[in-house]
Amino acid sequence: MTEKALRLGTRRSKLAMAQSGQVAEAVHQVTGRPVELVEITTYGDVSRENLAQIGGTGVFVTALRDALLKGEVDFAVHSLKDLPTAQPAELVLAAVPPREDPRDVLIARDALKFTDLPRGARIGTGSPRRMAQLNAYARAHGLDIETVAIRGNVDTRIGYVQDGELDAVVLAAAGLNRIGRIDEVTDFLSVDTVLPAPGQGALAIECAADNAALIAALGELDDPFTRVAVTAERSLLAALEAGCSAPVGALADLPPLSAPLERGGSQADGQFVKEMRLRGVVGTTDGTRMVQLSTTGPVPQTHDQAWALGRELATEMLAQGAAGLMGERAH
Ligand SMILES: NCc1[nH]cc(CCC(=O)O)c1CC(=O)O
Repeated sequence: MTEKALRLGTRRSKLAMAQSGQVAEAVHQVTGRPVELVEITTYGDVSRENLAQIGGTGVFVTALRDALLKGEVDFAVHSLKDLPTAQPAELVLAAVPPREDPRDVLIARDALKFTDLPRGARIGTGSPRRMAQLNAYARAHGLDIETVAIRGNVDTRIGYVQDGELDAVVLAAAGLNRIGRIDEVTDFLSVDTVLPAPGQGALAIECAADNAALIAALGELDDPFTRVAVTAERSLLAALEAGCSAPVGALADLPPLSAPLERGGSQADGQFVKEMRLRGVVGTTDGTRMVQLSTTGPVPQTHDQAWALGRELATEMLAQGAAGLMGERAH
């Protein structure tokens, strides 16, 4: 007897296919059911227009969500950082699997590290968040770099370095890991230098809110710590009223080991973690102005607690003028 396959809606890009394939295998493991990939082409995949003009990376998500709502597919996998902070009532994030490396990385010519780039080096990124923090670090440390706006898929971006057009590009470690190109990284950027995008490195598995059996099955893949962490990060983004192309970084993780251990708190293995640190940054893309704050407290136990944590930090950031730094559009 053959069991009916679960249909996984996915974009056709190499990154989307890689992460959907990995989730398909994991879902097959926990459900015992075959999983079939259903390719969905989005406007964002075919258009050469500036992503900001067609509504940011949310366009990729919309087509997948439409397919879910129409019942054409049973579930979808998103890069959490590309997911708008508003959750449609008919859909639910059934699982947020354990987060991979959240860091941004540099792929530079001649195996160069960020701080070894020569004067006038041109660094490509389409992200105002990366531009803001790279330029702020450069200003503070006497580096002379120029950030250059680029777009395109991961292979295209790396191509700019290979063909000599740029000295370096900045990408997410998680994406490179998933497509098998992590070996080309020349420098892993500390999150103290470049705070990642809210949700970076995490995936979201989404399905219809009324499919209780599927929600329960997919829930096996959920990692509660990752879920509260990304919830706090996305709450910060939402409370700043910023979109996925705004110059906003956020990361919730374990506090530095020494502090909580002295107070008898966290264990690094995640089993007895009691505290979480949430960091947020907003800056102008030229790196001249920044608001960067953090808060450390008990690990939120519910969605609402995680959401409240992000909102509290956003309120403090807004009090320090964060809103005035977000006026620029992605370009
Ligand atoms: N903006 C595109 C995007 N969306 C998700 C990833 C991969 C990393 C992740 O899952 O967080 C990437 C590529 C990148 O930023 O380098």
